[in-house]
Amino acid sequence: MHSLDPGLLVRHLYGTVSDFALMTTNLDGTVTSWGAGATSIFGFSADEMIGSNIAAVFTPEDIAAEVPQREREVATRSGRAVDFRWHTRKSGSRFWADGILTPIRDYTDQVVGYLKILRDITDQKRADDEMRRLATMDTLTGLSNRATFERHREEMIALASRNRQTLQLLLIDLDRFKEVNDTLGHDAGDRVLHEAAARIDKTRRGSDVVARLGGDEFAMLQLSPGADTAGGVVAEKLLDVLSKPFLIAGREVHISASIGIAVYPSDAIDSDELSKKADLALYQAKAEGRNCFHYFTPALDCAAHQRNSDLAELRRITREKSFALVYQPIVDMRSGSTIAMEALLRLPNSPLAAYPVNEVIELAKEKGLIADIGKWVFSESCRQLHRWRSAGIGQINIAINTCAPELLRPDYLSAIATNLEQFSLAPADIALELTEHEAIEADRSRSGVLESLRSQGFSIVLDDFGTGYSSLSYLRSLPVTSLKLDQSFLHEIPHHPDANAVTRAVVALAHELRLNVTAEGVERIEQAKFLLDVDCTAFQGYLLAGPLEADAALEWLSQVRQPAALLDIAPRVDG
Ligand SMILES: Nc1nc2c(ncn2[C@@H]2O[C@H](COP(=O)(O)OP(=O)(O)OP(=O)(O)O)[C@@H](O)[C@H]2O)c(=O)[nH]1
Repeated sequence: MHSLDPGLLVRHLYGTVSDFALMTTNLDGTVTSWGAGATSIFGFSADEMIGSNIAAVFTPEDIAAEVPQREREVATRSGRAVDFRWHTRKSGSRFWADGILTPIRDYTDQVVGYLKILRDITDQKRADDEMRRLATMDTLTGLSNRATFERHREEMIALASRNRQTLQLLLIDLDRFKEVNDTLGHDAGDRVLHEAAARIDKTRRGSDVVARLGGDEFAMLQLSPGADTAGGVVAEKLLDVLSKPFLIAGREVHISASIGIAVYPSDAIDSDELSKKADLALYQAKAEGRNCFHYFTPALDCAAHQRNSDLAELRRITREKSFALVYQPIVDMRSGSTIAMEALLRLPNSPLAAYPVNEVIELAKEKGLIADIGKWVFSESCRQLHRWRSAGIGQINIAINTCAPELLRPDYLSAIATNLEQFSLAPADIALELTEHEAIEADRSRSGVLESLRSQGFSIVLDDFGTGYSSLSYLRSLPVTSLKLDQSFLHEIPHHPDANAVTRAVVALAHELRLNVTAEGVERIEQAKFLLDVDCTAFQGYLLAGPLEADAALEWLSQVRQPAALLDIAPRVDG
């Protein structure tokens, strides 16, 4: 076998290999050889480089930091030095090099020079950088993402601790952002998030960190040498910039935000704990009506414990089905007959009974328990209607409250069909009440559940009409049969001309759209007279009867009433 002539090999490496730059220098960095690959990568010819210092291909910053010398020192000491940095070409442009410098030793083991081999990996470096950037960034808004925020939070706590500073964490959550998605679509929602992020980012000072934690929640970390209350100043500013209208596809969109603030070290000294405290403060800001900020206070910790025990109780009563229903009559004032009984949830024998039932229902929605509760309510309402029917009450329907998470349960339609069959009822016996908001959510899911219910013959009632968007286009497109005017409509009639005009217009509109209208919360004779005057003839409210226990409801249903007598007597029957 012939051995390869080393001279031939060196000539090949220097003369032919073009993807790798090969060069040698002496001890002070003067170039002693320069291969064809080096010429092709750096743009300098061998004539230009041999005898010059290798520093010519380093960046001015690296030359100032004496990188070329240090590289040689490391190579001498350790046998190799990695060259993984920007270099400059003859043209002045830069490329990212991946190379290695090794010492050349003579026969006495003395270092007499260096061999450098490197290649241009700029494209790969850019791709890696972009991947790293994307991994730390929220792609919709360009802000830092949650992982990056958590890293910064740790680092800034350490910094605050070293420098005896405070660190404010502001959690910023847009208010009712779901409605933006529901009414304008997800793309418009994305644009609002993008613009909101830009506004929040503009509010920050140089050293602050702003991140999108997910959904419509943002965070700002702010180091401050001063008082714990510095977060309030920036919170005011944030509320102000976010309350300015957003122009999305030619439409003005109005949003607001709620902000929770926790401060290191007074509220928490641990990084996760700081976020938990800010979260409690945010929850409180939402509870206080939104569009405001709240500092963490120790009292919020107690409130959080209370919420946890409330939730455990709610889970218990949901599991054990320890609910009850009461029934409030809806009366046709022209005939005096009761059109339907609305089933209303009660929580007897539970500490949760101390809260308004709507608050418990909200908690159940938030924690995903509402569909199970709704299932029980539907079945129990059907059972009760069956009992009334069996007791000889003929023409009476039952109104049952429902919501989107329940309607969207995969087994919803089959479960209610089973209930109807079990209690010998027909869809026409049941009115399903849901708020406009819930109806829109169910509609947007494209499940077709509302249409299916409607086509089977269920009545579908938009509850609390007047408190949501009260959007005319939805009123036209949703498959509803009735509206229930919210009680807030009635508060000011008949003494306030504007309230009168709006009520009159809504009733007329409902009639035009062939929808039935019920007024709920009718409490005073003059309200009743006004409503009759504008042709709203179905009433529910304390003027007639409050919610009744099943037996009292049966007694109510067994009596025959004359319309005039209903108004004259105006009995108050509390359940
Ligand atoms: N357009 C859009 N919507 C999102 C995105 N991420 C989450 N959402 C929606 O943002 C909404 C966030 O809702 P929440 O914060 O729970 O509730 P909210 O409606 O803002 O009400 P409050 O926070 O209680 O005032 C949900 O409806 C999500 O589906 C996103 O990237 N783009």
